[in-house]
Amino acid sequence: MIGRIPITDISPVVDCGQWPAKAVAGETFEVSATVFREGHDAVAAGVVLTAPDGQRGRLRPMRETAPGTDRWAVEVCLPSEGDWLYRVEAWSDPIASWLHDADIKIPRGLDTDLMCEEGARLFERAARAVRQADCPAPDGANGESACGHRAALLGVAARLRDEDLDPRARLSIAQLPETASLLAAHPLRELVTRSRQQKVRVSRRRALYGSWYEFFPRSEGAVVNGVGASKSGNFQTAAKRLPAIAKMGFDVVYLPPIHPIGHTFRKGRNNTLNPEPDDPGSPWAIGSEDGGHDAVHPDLGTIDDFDDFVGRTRELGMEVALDFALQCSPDHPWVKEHPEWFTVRADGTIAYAENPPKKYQDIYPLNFDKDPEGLYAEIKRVLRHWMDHGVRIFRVDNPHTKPVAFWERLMADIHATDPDVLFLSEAFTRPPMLHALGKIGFHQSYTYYTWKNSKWDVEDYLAELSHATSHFLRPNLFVNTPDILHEYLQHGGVPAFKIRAVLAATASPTWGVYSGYELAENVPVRPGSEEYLDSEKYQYRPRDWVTAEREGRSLAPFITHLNLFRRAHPALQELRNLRFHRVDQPDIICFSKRLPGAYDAATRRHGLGDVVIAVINLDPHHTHEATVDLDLPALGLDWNAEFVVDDEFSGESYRWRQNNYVRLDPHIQPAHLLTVRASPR
Ligand SMILES: O=P(O)(O)O[C@H]1O[C@H](CO)[C@@H](O[C@H]2O[C@H](CO)[C@@H](O)[C@H](O)[C@H]2O)[C@H](O)[C@H]1O
Repeated sequence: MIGRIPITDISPVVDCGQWPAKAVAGETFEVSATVFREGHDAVAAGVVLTAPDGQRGRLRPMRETAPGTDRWAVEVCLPSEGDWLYRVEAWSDPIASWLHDADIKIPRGLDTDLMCEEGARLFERAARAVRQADCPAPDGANGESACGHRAALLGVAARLRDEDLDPRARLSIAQLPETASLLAAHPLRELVTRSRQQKVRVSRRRALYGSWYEFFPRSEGAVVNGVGASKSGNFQTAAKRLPAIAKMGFDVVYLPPIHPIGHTFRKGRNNTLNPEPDDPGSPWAIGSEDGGHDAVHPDLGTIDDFDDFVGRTRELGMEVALDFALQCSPDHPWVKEHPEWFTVRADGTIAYAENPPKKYQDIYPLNFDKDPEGLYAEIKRVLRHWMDHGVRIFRVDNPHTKPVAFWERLMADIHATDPDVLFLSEAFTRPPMLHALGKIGFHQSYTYYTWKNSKWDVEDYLAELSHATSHFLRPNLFVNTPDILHEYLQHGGVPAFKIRAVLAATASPTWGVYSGYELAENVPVRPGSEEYLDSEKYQYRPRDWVTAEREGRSLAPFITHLNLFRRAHPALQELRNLRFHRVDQPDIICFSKRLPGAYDAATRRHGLGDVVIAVINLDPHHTHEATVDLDLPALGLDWNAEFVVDDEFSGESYRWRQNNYVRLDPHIQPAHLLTVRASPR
């Protein structure tokens, strides 16, 4: 049944509360609801949070987002991990109703004394209802005493009754901003109505913020001497690359599968079906006589070598993310030991896996319905095996080709004991599946970002990711992957690589790079394809990072700059604060991110805080000029403000206002990355 004061359209809520909304510790997000009532009396609303330990917080007043919309909202920040609850409370607000009437009647001399007496009685009731628990100041610090607040409200009542004063003067004290603040903290509430509790799952910060680097350990230190003479790199040689990855400012090192690779139907170079004897095969073709999903490929070393690699990564301040690809080469031990886990056709064969139009001739898909309990137990065992070896992030390959209910159960089981373990969904499929996987528990998701390149596409899509779907889907914006070399990168040269990197790294709190991006590798296997020529998926690709950097051919310094800038600017570590600004040319895009400073009770405003403005020329070939029209209040500034911005790339400073001229040559500097100075020099 609807309550006495209707509360509808609460947000964030995922599918009517079937799954928790998402947040990370310390992240600020908005709780909102539609609140209204019959007739003309005023209503108000607030939010009550309950911590994972059951402790209920004080009522946080909501404000009407725009007069007459009936939409109420408040920003909240949940400080610790765990499952939090919130509910919206709405009530009839007799003082607001009285203020409305009094403001009309008293100036006209209508019912003056009666109105003042009624007001005084309401303020006396409000004073009686004051509780110490509701006294903290809005920023949570140095709350005043309940006695002080009571006295202030009684003072309003006394002034309303002071017949020596002009009636307008009696009323004016009730209209002061200070009185409004007091009432916001101690509302006089009638017909209080409470919504259902809604859940927010608060994860560790890495679920929201981080820079990912993907690389194939077998390529680092590999020797390639031609047919029959190649030699794999291993965890020891790959570990030598880790300091350079850390230096570039990455937080997560993602490894494609590290398990033994099958021989049957092994793929050769460039996805051919007739491999040479020394072709190492695709790492996703998991399983051979050397073991399956819980084994390490002997070429890479032993489990101890893996442990050392994980330890070294951690020493450098990064985490390992491991690929979790539930499929088997025909040589995987499960094929013999558990034939019931595969779908056998009428002729006794097992059909290979596909993700149309892609064909994976070297792997068998698992059938999750023939022995669901047996398969589930084994998969959970494998996952826990890697967790025991220090892996706390999994990049799940093709989750959309397995039952959603399977993932929901698995992640709930893992979450119950190890809530710090994070899962990234690699579901390049239609939106309903992509979204469902986010809702049921995946902490992060690959997105369609690589295919969004025009200004309108980028604006639409990034707005969707940072607002419409942000309470259930956290994007990880990879700029390339071993499967995706978009034609924008193929044809745009180094400027294209810079543009896509700066866009991903500043618009999204999590972004990722697949190695080779630093060298602007851009040759497709054939025109029209998004696959790399000589793809590392099928062969070793050792790279000479040092020479490239020495010769100025590497984007590593640029990427380092971006990642360190992200670390220095907390505004860039948030998702929901992305705001686009109008630009009068179709090739230049502008957006900002702001993390407001502390609340100042005197000015009743938040400090400017951390503000970053990105202006990017999306055309990698030509210089463009434009006027950027800033929504200054979104930056925490007044419409007529003049202020100084410092450009992270050029080191130059500019004096900006609402409208600003920009000119960006992609070959020199495709973007301005601007920070707003709190007080102009
Ligand atoms: O299907 P997606 O485009 O999401 O790609 C992911 O999964 C693929 C299958 O695991 C994987 O494909 C690679 O491994 C296959 C199995 O060895 C091989 O047949 C494919 O040719 C190879 O691309 C892909 O890399 C992964 O991102």
